[in-house]
Amino acid sequence: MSGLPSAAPQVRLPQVQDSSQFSGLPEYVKIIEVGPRDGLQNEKIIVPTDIKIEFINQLSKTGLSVIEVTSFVSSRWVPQMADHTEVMKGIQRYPGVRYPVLTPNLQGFHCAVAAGATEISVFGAASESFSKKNINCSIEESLERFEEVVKSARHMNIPARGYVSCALGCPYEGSITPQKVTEVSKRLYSMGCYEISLGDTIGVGTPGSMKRMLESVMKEIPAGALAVHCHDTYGQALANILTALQMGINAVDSSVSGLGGCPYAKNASGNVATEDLIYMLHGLGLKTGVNLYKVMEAGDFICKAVNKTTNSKVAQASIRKA
Ligand SMILES: CC(C)(COP(=O)([O-])OP(=O)([O-])OC[C@H]1O[C@@H](n2cnc3c(N)ncnc32)[C@H](O)[C@@H]1OP(=O)([O-])[O-])[C@@H](O)C(=O)NCCC(=O)NCCSC(=O)C[C@@](C)(O)CC(=O)[O-]
Repeated sequence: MSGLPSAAPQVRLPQVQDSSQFSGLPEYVKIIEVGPRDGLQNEKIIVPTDIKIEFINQLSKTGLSVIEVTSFVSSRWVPQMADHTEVMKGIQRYPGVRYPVLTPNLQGFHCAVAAGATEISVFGAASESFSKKNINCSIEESLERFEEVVKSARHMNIPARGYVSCALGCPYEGSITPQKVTEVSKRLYSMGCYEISLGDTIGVGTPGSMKRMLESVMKEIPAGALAVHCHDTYGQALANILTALQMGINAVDSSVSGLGGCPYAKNASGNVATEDLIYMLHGLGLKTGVNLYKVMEAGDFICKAVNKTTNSKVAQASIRKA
């Protein structure tokens, strides 16, 4: 791919509009950058550890406050994450930035802590079939495992986040009811997860299904403890995120350059690109604390390293303009 323009002024910044025309929008949106984990986990060619570390170090300088670093899963299941310990130990930690990692069970949790993790996420699903394919156990078994992990984390003052995959559809079962999403979310919240990230794992949701699902979940969990995680397979991610923001959610997962996918959700494309999310949020006059140009630089770095063209429309437009 051709590179980014070499100087920041060449990037077109969004024209800021008065966001008061949209009801309910938060003033500040927390962006949870999942590129180093979700973005890379599906890459077939193993990305060298030093590239991953440099990528995370670059992201740390963008103003992002949360960067999901890696996952402590089985390397037989997800070979790309086999260097989790080296990555965790190798990154430079910046003040004010949190570096969560995925831990599916106690074994992963203990390895993560030994590697220096200070925040973890457990990851469940609202689909029985997806749970079995992804973590080799039923939803109930997974919740029992997560209970142990979250309990151990709480004893060590380690904050735990909870994911619920397939919140708007499953690659194996098709539609998933908002009630099921609510039930799993409530269990994770009750066991002590401080935030529940609702994943449209295969990017099939629309603003209507997002609204219906959130209305159900928000009867049990306050908006301030929810995040959305939208893959962009059908091009609906930004519309779905805007819907969630209007309903009071102020935490959004995204991946630089729109990289990513889940090894157990075939044909699902990457997350919403962080660059495109920032462009929309800043255009609405919402604060993120993140520098768009620096994120684009980190995106350019990782795309070159994995020999991919960026999926970010904002980065593509800026490259064409240069
Ligand atoms: C969960 C397991 C480990 C169960 O895997 P399992 O095979 O059922 O585990 P087991 O307990 O039967 O143990 C079998 C072997 O795995 C080892 N093992 C056991 N646990 C671990 C561990 N933590 N780390 C490393 N090794 C582990 C264990 O030591 C043993 O090794 P052996 O004795 O045969 O040599 C497996 O299914 C797994 O690793 N799955 C990977 C799932 C994954 O990473 N999926 C992608 C992330 S989820 C996602 O992308 C969705 C999300 C979060 O982004 C949101 C969205 O978009 O919806």
